[in-house]
Amino acid sequence: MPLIRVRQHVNPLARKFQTPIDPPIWEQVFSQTNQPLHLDIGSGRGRFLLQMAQRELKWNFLGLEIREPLVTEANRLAGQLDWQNLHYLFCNVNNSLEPILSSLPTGVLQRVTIQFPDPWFKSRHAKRRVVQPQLVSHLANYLVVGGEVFIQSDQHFLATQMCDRLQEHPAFNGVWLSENPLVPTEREIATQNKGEPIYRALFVKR
Ligand SMILES: C[S@@+](CC[C@H](N)C(=O)[O-])C[C@H]1O[C@@H](n2cnc3c(N)ncnc32)[C@H](O)[C@@H]1O
Repeated sequence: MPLIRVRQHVNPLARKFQTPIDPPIWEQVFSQTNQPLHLDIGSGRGRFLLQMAQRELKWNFLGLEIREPLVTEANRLAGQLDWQNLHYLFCNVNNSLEPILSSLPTGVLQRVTIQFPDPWFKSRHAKRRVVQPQLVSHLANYLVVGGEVFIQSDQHFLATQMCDRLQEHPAFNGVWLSENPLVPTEREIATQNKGEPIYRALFVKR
């Protein structure tokens, strides 16, 4: 199937991305709204969650992605599945995460993945990076005790910065991992094929 072409990067601070979304009616999205929820932040084309959703039918999977054409296409593919445990939302995580999490049934958020987020190399663009203290604080507020945050990057400085943001929050305790305990993402496969290193860590909510 041909991949749709979209802009590589969008600036999450652009004016058009500043309005938080209205969360959906979850009963119209998932058939079992009280199942544990896995949230994938920056879900890209969504193939990672597509595989996860087929493996773990007793979980719900929600991808958040700022590039709308990718979300439309990912939801089209998810709609072809029989089980209704997978959905993607077009949003800017940096302003829509809290309204989304606060609208979910209490206690469902059990796993979060943030994989290969855009690095925004220049320090004057650091505010465009997705893992900011406020995002960590929202995750700490809504994850269940024992809930997990798995992060990966091909950029050592970014992986370290994400770990620092999580570790400095009293709710999180993390360890570096050498292997991915889940399934590989598209970016991960591309990085592995180039023989480049990947930095991974797992944080657990206390
Ligand atoms: C490099 S891609 C990685 C995609 C996927 N996680 C993977 O590993 O293959 C990073 C994704 O995060 C999305 N993204 C960046 N900033 C975002 C934001 N503020 N809100 C939602 N998505 C964002 C980008 O559009 C992009 O699709």
